[in-house]
Amino acid sequence: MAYQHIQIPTSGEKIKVNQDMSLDVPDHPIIPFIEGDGIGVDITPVMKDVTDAAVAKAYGGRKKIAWMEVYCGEKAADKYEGDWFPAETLEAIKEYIVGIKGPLTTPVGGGFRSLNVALRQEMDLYVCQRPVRWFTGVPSPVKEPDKTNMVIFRENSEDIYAGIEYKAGTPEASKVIDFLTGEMGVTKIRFPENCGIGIKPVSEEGTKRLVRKAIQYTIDQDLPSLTLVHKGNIMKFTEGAFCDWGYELAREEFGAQPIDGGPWCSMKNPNTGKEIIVKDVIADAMLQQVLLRPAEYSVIATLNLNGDYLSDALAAQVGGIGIAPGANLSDEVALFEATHGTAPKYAGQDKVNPGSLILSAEMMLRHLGWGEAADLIVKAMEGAIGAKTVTYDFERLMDDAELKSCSEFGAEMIKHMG
Ligand SMILES: NC(=O)C1=CN([C@@H]2O[C@H](COP(=O)(O)OP(=O)(O)OC[C@H]3O[C@@H](n4cnc5c(N)ncnc54)[C@H](OP(=O)(O)O)[C@@H]3O)[C@@H](O)[C@H]2O)C=CC1
Ligand SMILES: O=C(O)CCC(=O)C(=O)O
Ligand SMILES: [Mg+2]
Repeated sequence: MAYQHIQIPTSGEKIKVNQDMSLDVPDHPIIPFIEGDGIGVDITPVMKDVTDAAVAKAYGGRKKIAWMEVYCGEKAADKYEGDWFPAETLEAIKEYIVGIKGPLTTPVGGGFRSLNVALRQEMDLYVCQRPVRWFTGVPSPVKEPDKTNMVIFRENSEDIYAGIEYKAGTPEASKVIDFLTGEMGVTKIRFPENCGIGIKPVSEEGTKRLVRKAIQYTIDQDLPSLTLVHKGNIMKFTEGAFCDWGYELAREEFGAQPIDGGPWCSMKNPNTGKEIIVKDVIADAMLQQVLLRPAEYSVIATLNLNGDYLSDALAAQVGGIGIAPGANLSDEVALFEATHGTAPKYAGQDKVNPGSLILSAEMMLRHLGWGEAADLIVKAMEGAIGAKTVTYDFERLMDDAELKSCSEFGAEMIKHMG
């Protein structure tokens, strides 16, 4: 396909999806990337350099990524005459199957809706997978950060992120409130005259496809438990249903058996024969459980908003969102991105930690089947942190650390690839 502003690299080839949904990855895959707003300009080039160095070292030049810049956010608005979300960006990511993005700004309280959420919804990237692990030497506010080792599977297509909201005082809000009070017998809208309204869709299909991926991951990685996190005591037909449908799926598709009458249940890992416990925890309790008893949690499946909160909270336990990676996945397309945002106060200062985006690239390399290069990124991260050559976020919490800029940290990582 010909694009208006996207330059297709002449040196690379497309990744293809095989019939069994596995990837057919050429040695020079074209990978679309969005630089991102704010600190995107700092972290994205460093991520590319570190990734290129790991691939070059792992495969002696035989494999190489052909990066292809695609545009979204402020850079897109400049290039496409005010269009923040060009259609060809979506087309390119779908066509090239695997991509990576920097953070994009979303205004609070008004203005346009999140471009990050729009990318996920438009491509039906229904899984947001965010691993949380500690790297030796990273400063952490908890005593035993090594006990935090979890992977969040956040439902990425439903919940209040659907963006069905009506502003207080508008005819739309009045119409919804009139319907609820007039036709549905609702009496508990406390101040109906000036009240914003938001809708929270949560479906059986949306829940089950997310929980299915989370359980499959638990099996593939031979992990001990899957925890459904929800606020089902209060939101019974959305969050409570998420929990019920999650258990139902575990029982019906994975043969899980109730423990002591349920709802917790137990299943056997079909590959290893080990037991997997499927359990649930209410979201507020979970936020204290992960701090006090992190070793008891492994894979977490949760709704969109809970997953958003939990991702940043868990990231803090292992050193902060400077080092928290992620992936947005459909059955075909994968778009990798850091957990953090655009940190506008640091934009363009070559200051912030590029670790989250680099570790997102590490996830991307594993997704491509390039595990040797991914391992080198982990080794490089451990090396640079072990040598105490770190960016401001770690340096301010460590004794005797050497402060490095964003790009210097990337260079340190490359040195530690060996
Ligand atoms: N997926 C995405 O693209 C996301 C986009 N956003 C958007 O980003 C914008 C800013 O959001 P905001 O709430 O400020 O959250 P941010 O995640 O952008 O930043 C909050 C704080 O986190 C720390 N931080 C973030 N990134 C890094 C990094 N790479 N290295 C070290 N520290 C880091 C900084 O802490 P300190 O000040 O302590 O140094 C920063 O001030 C909003 O428009 C929001 O909508 C938010 C989240 C995700
Ligand atoms: O889209 C945004 O601006 C914020 C998204 C976010 O916080 C997240 O995905 O973790
Ligand atoms: Mg978030």
